[in-house]
Amino acid sequence: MIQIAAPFGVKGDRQYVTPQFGKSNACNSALNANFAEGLRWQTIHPRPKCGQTETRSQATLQSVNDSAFSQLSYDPKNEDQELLKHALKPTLTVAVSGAAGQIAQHLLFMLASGGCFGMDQPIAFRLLASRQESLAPLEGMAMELEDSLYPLLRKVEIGNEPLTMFRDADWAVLLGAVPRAAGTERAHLLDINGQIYQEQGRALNEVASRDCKVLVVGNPCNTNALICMENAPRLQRRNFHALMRLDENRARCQLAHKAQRFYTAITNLCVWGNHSTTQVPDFLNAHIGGEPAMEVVQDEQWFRHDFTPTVAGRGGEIASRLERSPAASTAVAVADAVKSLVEPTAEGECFSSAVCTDGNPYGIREGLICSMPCWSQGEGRYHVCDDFAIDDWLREKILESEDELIRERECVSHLLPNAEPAACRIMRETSLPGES
Ligand SMILES: NC(=O)c1ccc[n+]([C@@H]2O[C@H](COP(=O)([O-])OP(=O)(O)OC[C@H]3O[C@@H](n4cnc5c(N)ncnc54)[C@H](O)[C@@H]3O)[C@@H](O)[C@H]2O)c1
Repeated sequence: MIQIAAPFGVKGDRQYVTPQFGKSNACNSALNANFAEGLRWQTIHPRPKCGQTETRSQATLQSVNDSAFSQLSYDPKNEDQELLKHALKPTLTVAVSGAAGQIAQHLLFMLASGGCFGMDQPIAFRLLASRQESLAPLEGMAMELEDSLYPLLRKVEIGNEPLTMFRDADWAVLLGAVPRAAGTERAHLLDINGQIYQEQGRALNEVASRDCKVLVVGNPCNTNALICMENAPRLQRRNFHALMRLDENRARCQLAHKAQRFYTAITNLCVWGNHSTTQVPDFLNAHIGGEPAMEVVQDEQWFRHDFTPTVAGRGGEIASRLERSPAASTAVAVADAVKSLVEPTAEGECFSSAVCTDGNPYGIREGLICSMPCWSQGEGRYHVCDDFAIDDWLREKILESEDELIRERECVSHLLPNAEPAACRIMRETSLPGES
């Protein structure tokens, strides 16, 4: 694990090496010499024998005191007074996997700015890469974060061992996934990425905070979140989410265009189901300027035939122009999803999140991760809205997406606890265009 220091360090409850203030031994002295030369981050051995030569690829495991080598004039001994002065909350540990990827390049800066967790919420990042990839890009990310001088960012640790990086995590934002190569079938992707989420679920189960909130973005995100949840029985099932906010944001945008209104006029818009082409943007319950959307936009043909493919195809439209996937708007959607959980939901509003269907009020099969309309009390405590009207059209569409989720669950049953042989009945390609 490699670590950089942020200006305001907070002591954790684990044993830290403290380059300037800590116990001195031969290894620490070597570290101190580097910090004295002005290095801001340092590669740390996994408990090396002193004198052993270190290589970057071996770097893992060890923490150092985050406050010890700040270049700014902050005295870490004043931490408690500083917390009191700004009425700051205790530092939140946020683990992010796939942190060297395209989405992370935007997301980390949004999370660090305070715009998602709140301006009174210091955070410490744990950035996780895959074991196959070099840690150099994560070092670069850490250095860019450091240069951004975010006052709420207290610490950045990087590494490629989930068991280390998820320790005591309060949030896990899981972007890490193997990209979908041209021609990869969804069933194959479910297996490849499912294995990643099986391992990461087990690691979260072992070391994360019991109340850890987990937001899965890596595709196929609903079933990855399901695998992760089922492999983490110590954590609360209701704390697992798969990202549907990008679909919701796109649906809001298209509805605003159609109605010739600003997007803030659109409320109560949920996208149900799976993050795939079977998703169901719900125009029945949506409002525009407080009125039912179908009364404001009197174009049933557009709602029933054009709305869903336009929303589901949006990523492909963008990607064909950018020649890469639309990572920035995805990062915004992840930030929006976090914020929607952290802050109380306004009266008359909802947000879409794919959550565990256990006990849901719409008769959707239990034991799936399916998008439904939610509202939050704040601090991650959310409820599924129970007052959405469902007509025959909407029910049929939700059933279609639910059926796909059931098939996906069957397809990854070998990755769930009490593993059973997988029986894959996925007949068609429903992955969204434009997503890696
Ligand atoms: N749910 C959504 O709305 C949505 C939208 C867009 C993209 N996505 C998905 O999000 C994922 C990330 O997208 P991206 O554009 O950042 O992709 P990317 O390929 O740029 O980045 C993914 C990163 O994850 C890393 N990774 C692979 N295995 C890992 C592991 N076991 N642990 C940690 N990291 C690992 C890869 O090395 C890579 O750096 C993709 O699966 C993509 O399809 C989801």
